[in-house]
Amino acid sequence: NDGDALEFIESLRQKIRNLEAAGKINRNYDPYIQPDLQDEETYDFIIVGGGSAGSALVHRLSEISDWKILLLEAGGEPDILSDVAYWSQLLHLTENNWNYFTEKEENFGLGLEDQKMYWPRGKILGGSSQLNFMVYSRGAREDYDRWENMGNPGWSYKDVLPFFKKLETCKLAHADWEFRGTDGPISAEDPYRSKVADVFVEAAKQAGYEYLDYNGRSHAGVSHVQGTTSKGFRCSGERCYIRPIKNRKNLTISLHSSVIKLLIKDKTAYGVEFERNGRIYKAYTRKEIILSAGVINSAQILLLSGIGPEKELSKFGIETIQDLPVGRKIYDHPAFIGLGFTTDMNIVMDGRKALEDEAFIELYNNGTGILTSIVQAQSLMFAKTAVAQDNIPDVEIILFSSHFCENFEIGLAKNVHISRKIYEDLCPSYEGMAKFFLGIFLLYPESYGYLELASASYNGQIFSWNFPIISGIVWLS
Ligand SMILES: Cc1cc2nc3c(=O)[nH]c(=O)nc-3n(C[C@H](O)[C@H](O)[C@H](O)COP(=O)(O)OP(=O)(O)OC[C@H]3O[C@@H](n4cnc5c(N)ncnc54)[C@H](O)[C@@H]3O)c2cc1C
Repeated sequence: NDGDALEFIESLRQKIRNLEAAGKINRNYDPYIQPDLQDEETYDFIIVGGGSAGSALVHRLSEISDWKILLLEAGGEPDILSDVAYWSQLLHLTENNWNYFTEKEENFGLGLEDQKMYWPRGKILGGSSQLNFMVYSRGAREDYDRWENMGNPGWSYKDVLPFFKKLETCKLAHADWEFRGTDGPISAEDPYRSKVADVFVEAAKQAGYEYLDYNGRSHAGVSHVQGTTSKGFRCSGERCYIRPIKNRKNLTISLHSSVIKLLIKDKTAYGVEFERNGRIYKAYTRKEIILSAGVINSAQILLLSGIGPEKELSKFGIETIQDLPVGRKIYDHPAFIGLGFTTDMNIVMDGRKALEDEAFIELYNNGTGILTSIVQAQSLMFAKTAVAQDNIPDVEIILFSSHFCENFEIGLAKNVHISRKIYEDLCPSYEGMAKFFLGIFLLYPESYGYLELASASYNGQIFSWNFPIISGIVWLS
């Protein structure tokens, strides 16, 4: 049950604490000291949400020492497990997750608990980069060029490439160096792999796919997975962008600070209202407010601020400032994870090793070993199906050295909310066997959904942030 999962997570945290107390590892972790906030302070930039986007903005904007920056993050500081790539996925099961679900629909999610699709989002400094799969993957060249052709100058691949290079330190054994960077804050590394990774690559090569750096000249081919890790640790936005600069004098990082709405006058946002430790504050800006609260919560904040479909806002008595289709079209990449294999060869990862003290000592002292594995993702290919358009790969196939038919409470099944019934019907005879699976991700889904407010708890009252405010994500098949 969930209690057992939390106990297991706590035992891993305790293991790290014990190893540190025994002097076997050194975490070098310096906690975030919370600032004494004044109400009605003015800043140059207010950044709402310290996830992937917010972390990069905090780092880069605070390089200008004359600019005073405020970061407001609803979650808290990193969990002791956040940095450990192999185990950090377990943060899904803790309070560091917003825990969203889509609405129940008739025709999909049939194998999921309550037929609802699960949308984990990080509620922690670093946001979803603290609980994602860490597959280091840029968008496709063709996508950026298409964006530019749709009337967005500055978004072609040629235009965005210098920024991809600037953000990264590429440490891969095999890289297309003309397209890679060497001294940025985020690093791309080869994570720990087992032999099945090479079996997959070899099979794809035999089927005619080129072995390449999928973040290089072209992504159409096969490759080993590139991990967003730094010296073997999860390279979250928090660890790689914020932690090294968190003591800059012009930067205020306020955690457990939930933005309620934007303050708007004459159609210009001049500040935000937020809640911290039960107290409501206002903060004002001289330059800009940057809404980087993630795909769901940024929409929520706009809606609560009166920016959204008038019909929806009026239902909740929210005055419309700008009638815009906020939340009306939301895409994600559906994945099929049902293609599993068992093997009697010694080629898959042995998860038991990830529990041993030696694995933690190797990670903290050398940055190597099984704990650098990024959720056991090992190899991948970008391929074209028979219906691919414009000759561009339309599926990504990732080989994972794991399977959902293992450890219901803490494993992949829980990560995607497979129903207990399906698990019990399908899995018992496979438990304990050596397994791997291919996840097939649709890159250009035609399906999309929308999200709507479920409540109008916006008017300065303190409301619970523990339950999803937005519940109406409806997927159209
Ligand atoms: C399970 C999973 C696996 C993934 N795997 C990969 C992968 O392998 N590779 C990859 O490239 N991408 C992956 N992604 C996607 C990637 O992690 C996200 O696209 C990215 O992190 C989104 O960044 P963001 O800044 O938009 O939002 P987030 O990183 O979610 O940041 C939003 C932040 O805003 C905060 N916030 C929200 N509301 C408020 C509020 N009202 N006030 C203050 N703060 C607020 C949140 O707590 C959070 O910290 C994955 C995502 C998930 C969920």
